[in-house]
Amino acid sequence: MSASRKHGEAVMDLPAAAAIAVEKIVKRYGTFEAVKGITFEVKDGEIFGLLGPNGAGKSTLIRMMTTLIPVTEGRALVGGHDVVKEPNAVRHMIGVIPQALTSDQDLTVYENLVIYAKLYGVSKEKREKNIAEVLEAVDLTKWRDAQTKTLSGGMRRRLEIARGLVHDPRIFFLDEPTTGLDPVSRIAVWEMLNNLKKTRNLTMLLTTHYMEEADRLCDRIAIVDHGTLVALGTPVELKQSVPGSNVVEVQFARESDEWKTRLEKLEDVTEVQSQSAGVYRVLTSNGSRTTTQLVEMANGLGETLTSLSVVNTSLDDVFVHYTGRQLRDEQVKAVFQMPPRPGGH
Ligand SMILES: Nc1ncnc2c1ncn2[C@@H]1O[C@H](COP(=O)(O)OP(=O)(O)OP(=O)(O)O)[C@@H](O)[C@H]1O
Repeated sequence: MSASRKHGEAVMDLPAAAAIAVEKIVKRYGTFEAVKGITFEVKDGEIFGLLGPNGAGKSTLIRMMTTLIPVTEGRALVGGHDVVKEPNAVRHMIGVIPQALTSDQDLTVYENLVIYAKLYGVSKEKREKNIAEVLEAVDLTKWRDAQTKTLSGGMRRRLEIARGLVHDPRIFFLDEPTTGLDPVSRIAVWEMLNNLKKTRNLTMLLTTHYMEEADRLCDRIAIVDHGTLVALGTPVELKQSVPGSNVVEVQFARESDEWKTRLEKLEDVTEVQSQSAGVYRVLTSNGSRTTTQLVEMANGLGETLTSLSVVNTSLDDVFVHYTGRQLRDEQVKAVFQMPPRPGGH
């Protein structure tokens, strides 16, 4: 316990200057370890992404950092405050957007915001100004007096983001901010978050299982799998850390178990990932030579290639490299569901 810590007793040396500093943090549910001693820092003004599949431990990490669940072991400082010893100080510095939509559907957009502002003790004088600003920031000014139930999924997500900002937090936590949104709304949310970062000088930590989201939005990304941190860096650094700078995507007309082995034997090839029937991603240090050799191999065997293209290394390749598994957006089940309307069917 902190209260029993004697003066001068050794403490972990966490950098209080970082917006978020987490050291060897553990969460155990009974004997199951959902988070297994993760350490990382988020710099001031950064958008930091926790990327990983369902069940990796991303939400559990966010819940510990936002004081929602107890920390089993290790430490976390948010805005320089210890989440265990100073939970109230932490809560005043942060805005939290949980995975599930929680705005009240029977209230108007404005009413949802005003309730939250009061809950956070925003003074009467500041309230109207803050609400007007956040509505503008998420492009919902015109919808101020609309009933929340009339909003589209994307607009409702933007309302939740506005609500999380109404007390002017410094650090913003977003748990899968675009899960369940259509591609157009998703891109709109990305643009909005990027603008918010710039105009409000926010530090953001978000979780996602969308590769493209992490790539487009985040300054740095931590890849989490089975409760551990398997890689950390900027999107470019992570891609460069994977051996092979090009990827050749190839589809064979005929399916066969032998393709993977044959592809692995080609010169310059560092990794072969099987995608779907007859489709492979071949990581190579020489895209053009591998392409030529691949065509020669297919010709020599009298096999037809349905498609062939050279692309850059993606975060997908990074994920497969570090975890040995695929994290394809379409393979990840959407966890977001609109809550039922009161009295609805
Ligand atoms: N209250 C709980 N009791 C027991 N196990 C839990 C509890 N909450 C989460 N877990 C388990 O901890 C692991 C991590 O869950 P978590 O929700 O943090 O994953 P996630 O990466 O956020 O995935 P998702 O994208 O599905 O939210 C999972 O195996 C989950 O089943």
